[in-house]
Amino acid sequence: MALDFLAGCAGGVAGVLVGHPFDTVKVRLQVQSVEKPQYRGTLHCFKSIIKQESVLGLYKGLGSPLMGLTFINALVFGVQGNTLRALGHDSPLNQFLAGAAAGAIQCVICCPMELAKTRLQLQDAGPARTYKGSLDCLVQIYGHEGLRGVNRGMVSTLLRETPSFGVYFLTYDALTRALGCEPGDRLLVPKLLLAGGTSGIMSWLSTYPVDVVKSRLQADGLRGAPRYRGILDCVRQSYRAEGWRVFTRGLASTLLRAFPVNAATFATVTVVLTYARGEEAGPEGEAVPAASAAPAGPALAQPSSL
Ligand SMILES: NC(=[NH2+])NCCC[C@H](N)C(=O)O
Repeated sequence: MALDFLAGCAGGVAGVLVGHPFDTVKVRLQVQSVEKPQYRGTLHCFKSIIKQESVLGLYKGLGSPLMGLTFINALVFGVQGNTLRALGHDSPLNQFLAGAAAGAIQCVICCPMELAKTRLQLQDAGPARTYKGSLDCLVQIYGHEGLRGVNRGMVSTLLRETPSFGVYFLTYDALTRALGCEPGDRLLVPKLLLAGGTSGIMSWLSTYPVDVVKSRLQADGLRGAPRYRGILDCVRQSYRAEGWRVFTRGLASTLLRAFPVNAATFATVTVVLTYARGEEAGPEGEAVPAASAAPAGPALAQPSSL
């Protein structure tokens, strides 16, 4: 578990630094006004933020995911690995279930973290801004709305994360098996990057409409009176105002982000675990160098079971 934690931390930091700008663009597109849209699309949003707020504008709200994802990834890879071992054997169904369990549990951190991140990404810059930072945002929300306010969007976060993390780990397991990822393979890292990036894309595609609803619920009330009475009301109002396409808003930048972020995360976790463990216990328990150890087939496929 400890090694999973550390590898998860390293993977999380790598992923956030690579992907936060794409996430900022996603949130801006998801919640911008349909009557007076500020951005024409993904590229225009990127360019506008850089022009009006500099590159640092793309990293608004970085603190929250950087701190949060350190624990989230540790929790995800730790829970997934231990759940998979507790389930007894490695099968596609158990891969999905272990991933789903990890996705559900990490919502405890993910939901408040994304609430702060979303609000910071959307607030106006300058002295008029409402929040000084992620922690200040959560403290203010707690002061005004209590614990319920800090956990705003929890149900939609659970509906997004539980199945998507199941897909995340199932896809990674299937792809690393299909690509024949093994210690000592000279194409190991490119294969891990491909498997990790594809897993990220498949996981976001699996529940993306729920993410649009979650972003809208977490942003609700930031600029004026709250509009939504809950998930179904948000779905109903959004569909009525913009049709089904509203549930694909920001998808391009999400997928642009998902590949590099999760390629970096999974490859970092797998490489850290593979080489940090170094030796595989031999039949009598004596240590043998990892390079010569016969990997247990798909053993490498699972960062958690390395
Ligand atoms: N909502 C999801 N797709 N979750 C699975 C992928 C999560 C991953 N940490 C990312 O930020 O891309």
